[in-house]
Amino acid sequence: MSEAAPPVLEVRDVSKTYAGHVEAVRGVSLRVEKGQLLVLAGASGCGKTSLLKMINRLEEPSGGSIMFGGEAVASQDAVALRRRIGWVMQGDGLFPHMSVRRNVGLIPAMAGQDAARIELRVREMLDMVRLDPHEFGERMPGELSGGQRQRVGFARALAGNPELVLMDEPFSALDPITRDGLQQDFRDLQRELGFAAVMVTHDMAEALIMADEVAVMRDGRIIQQGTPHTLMSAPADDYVSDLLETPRRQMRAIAELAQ
Ligand SMILES: Nc1ncnc2c1ncn2[C@@H]1O[C@H](COP(=O)(O)OP(=O)(O)OP(=O)(O)O)[C@@H](O)[C@H]1O
Repeated sequence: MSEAAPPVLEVRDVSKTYAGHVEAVRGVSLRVEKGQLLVLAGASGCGKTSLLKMINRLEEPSGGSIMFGGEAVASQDAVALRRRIGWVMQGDGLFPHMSVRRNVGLIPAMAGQDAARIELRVREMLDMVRLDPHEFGERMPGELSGGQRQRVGFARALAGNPELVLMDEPFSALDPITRDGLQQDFRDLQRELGFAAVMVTHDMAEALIMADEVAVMRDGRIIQQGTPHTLMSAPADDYVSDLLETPRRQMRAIAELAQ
């Protein structure tokens, strides 16, 4: 009998202390399976970004271990690792002096693919995020709207066919309509391509709408992890309850309008 595949990502009792005393992450454990979206939610400074950075080795943990595809990230070459893990950040993170085409083709080019294959991949990726390659390929990031830039950011992150995508507040700079459209497109892409993803957000409504599982962090610890339904029906404590109050209030206000 074959053994069950390991989770795409497993974080085991990880901690991070900066400059010898700032305890940003304290004993965090979590797992993310293929095709799953885990959202890290919590107030500013609770350690979300630090955790994300340790997964692709932009930071090293002070304790614990992180497994990617069943192998410790600490024993993997950091550059090779980052080619297998897509990264989408707030405000897109595109290279401003490179055309859309070059930004999206960056990872395949770094992997040594030939020009024709890169071109094919760029077109495929732009089509996938619903940007016409002929119209947008030669534009510079400064010639795009915020939503279009963020679409290019997704195309670039997905061009290397990653098994895992890490996202730090990817939608926070967008207007609500663009944001809603992109959130849905992202989940559709994830269903189609099957990659696992971890997303950081401050926004509890976004977390509840998008996540398979939400991990609520406070002072470097995960205080509750569960499906959006579990969080809503059985918040672990007053802190989680308070975080859920804003989306609850919005839902009530909208429901009243419909009466
Ligand atoms: N390079 C660093 N050196 C020292 N302290 C740091 C460093 N990076 C982060 N910290 C501290 O670690 C703690 C957690 O920061 P982190 O950026 O992980 O939080 P966050 O939850 O992502 O916050 P935000 O939502 O505001 O981005 C904070 O107290 C922060 O000041």
